[in-house]
Amino acid sequence: MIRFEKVTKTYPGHAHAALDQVSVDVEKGEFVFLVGSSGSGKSTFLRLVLREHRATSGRVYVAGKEINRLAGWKVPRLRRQIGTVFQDFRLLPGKTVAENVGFALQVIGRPRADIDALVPETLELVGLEGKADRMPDELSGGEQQRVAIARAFVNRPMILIADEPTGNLDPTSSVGIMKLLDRINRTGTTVVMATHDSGIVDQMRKRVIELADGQVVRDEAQGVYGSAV
Ligand SMILES: Nc1ncnc2c1ncn2[C@@H]1O[C@H](COP(=O)(O)OP(=O)(O)OP(=O)(O)O)[C@@H](O)[C@H]1O
Repeated sequence: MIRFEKVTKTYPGHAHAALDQVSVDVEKGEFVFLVGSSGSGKSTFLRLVLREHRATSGRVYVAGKEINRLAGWKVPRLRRQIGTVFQDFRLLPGKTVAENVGFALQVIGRPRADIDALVPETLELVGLEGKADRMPDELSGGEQQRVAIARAFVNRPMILIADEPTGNLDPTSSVGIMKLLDRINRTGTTVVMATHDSGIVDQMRKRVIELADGQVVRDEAQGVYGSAV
C-alpha cells in the first residue's frame, strides 16, 4: 500500500537530509506506529505519502503508483484516498459536527443523498451520535478528535495518516481515540500514526518503525516505544 525505496528528502537550504535512504513497505490493512525523537523525520515521511513534498531521490509508491512522478492534477485524487488526522484537530469552528464531517464529502462533489447517509453512520461509528448539531467549541478535546477522525474516514479512504493524534489529549481520551483507530484499521484501512505517546505504543503492540536522524533504525512487528536493547 505504501512503499518507500531508498527515499531521501533534503529540504532546500539544508545540508542534512530529513530522510536518508529510507526503505519501508507497509501492506494493505497494516497498523504502523512511526516513532523517533523530535526532528527524526516522521512528519516528513507522512508528507511524502501525501505528496505535500517530493522526495529528493528514491521512489515513493502509494497504492501501486509512484507518486513523485504523479502529474499535479492527479494529486487531489491521491489525497482523496488518504484520510488525515492531526494533533490540533483542525475543525472548522463555524460549522457544526455534522457539517464538518459532511464538508469533506461536499468538496469532493458527493451527492447530497450520500452525505445525508454517510455522515450519521460515521458519527455513530466514532461514538458521536446525538452530537451532530454541536459546535466544535462545545466539545471536549477527545470528542473534537473523534469529529476529525469521522471527517478523515467518512470517504472510506484506503489509508489513514495520523500525526500525533493523542498529543493534546489526556490519557483516558487517548485510549478512546486509539480504540477508534484500531476499529477503523479493522475495516481494512491502512493506518500510519506518528507518535511520541509511549504508553499507547506499548499498549497496542502493533508494528513499530523507529526513525533516528532520518534513518530507519528499528522495524518490529509487535513493537514497543523504546528499543528493547
Ligand atoms: N518544511 C521544512 N523545511 C525545512 N526543513 C524542514 C521542514 N520540515 C522539516 N524540516 C526539517 O527536517 C527534519 C525532520 O523533521 P520532521 O518534521 O520530519 O521530524 P519529526 O520527526 O516529525 O519531528 P516532530 O516529532 O518534532 O514532529 C528536521 O531537521 C526539520 O528541521
